[in-house]
Amino acid sequence: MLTQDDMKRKAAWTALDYIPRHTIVGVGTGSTVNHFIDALASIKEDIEGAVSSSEQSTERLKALGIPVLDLNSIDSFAVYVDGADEINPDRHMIKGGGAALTREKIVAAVAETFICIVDESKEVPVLGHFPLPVEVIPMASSYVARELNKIGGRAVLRQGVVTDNGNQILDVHDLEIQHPIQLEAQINNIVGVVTNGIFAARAADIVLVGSQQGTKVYK
Ligand SMILES: O=C(CO)[C@H](O)[C@H](O)COP(=O)(O)O
Repeated sequence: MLTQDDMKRKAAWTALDYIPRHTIVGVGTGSTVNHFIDALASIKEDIEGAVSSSEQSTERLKALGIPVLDLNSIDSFAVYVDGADEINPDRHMIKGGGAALTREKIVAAVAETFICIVDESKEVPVLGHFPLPVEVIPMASSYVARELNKIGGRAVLRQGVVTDNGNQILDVHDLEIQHPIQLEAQINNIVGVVTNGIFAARAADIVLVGSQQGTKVYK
């Protein structure tokens, strides 16, 4: 019987098969990605370096001897690898459980291919059971919370968390996200929102799911 962490590790190591050699690799954030960074270190001589989505991942990449490059110095790169809190059959995701959603969305936007690595507990038919993270400018947090409540959610400020960008996170409970692309745009349109954790306009291209039966691949 594999643990959840074993399944995360399986998905993460499978992602190595999708990394073109002699290129820059985009790296997400979280416990699944930490396994991927460990895997990436095993081929570090064969890649040019990484673009990182958080201070946490930057620290781990550097500790393992993988150079971290400035995204502004790069026009595009082949592959971005990241985890998710939920993923649906359309490969839309909720992300941001680790509060890194904004930088994750930026790095994903520059990548040609988004590879999502998850364990099987993250697969859901409809997004929204996991509270939706929304990064907000601190002075707007009460206003944004009221606006989120108007669209049917219950926004709760994540206590004691400041993002890498100096902002706050509202976690929105009780949403059943039937139309992720529309809701992503609607929430991003609220003044004071930096971005929200629905990744649907830019869905994953490849999903690697670590399961009891091995790693499942969806394209
Ligand atoms: O979006 C994220 C961080 O902002 C992570 O990808 C997400 O929270 C999944 O984390 P884990 O791999 O630890 O389950």
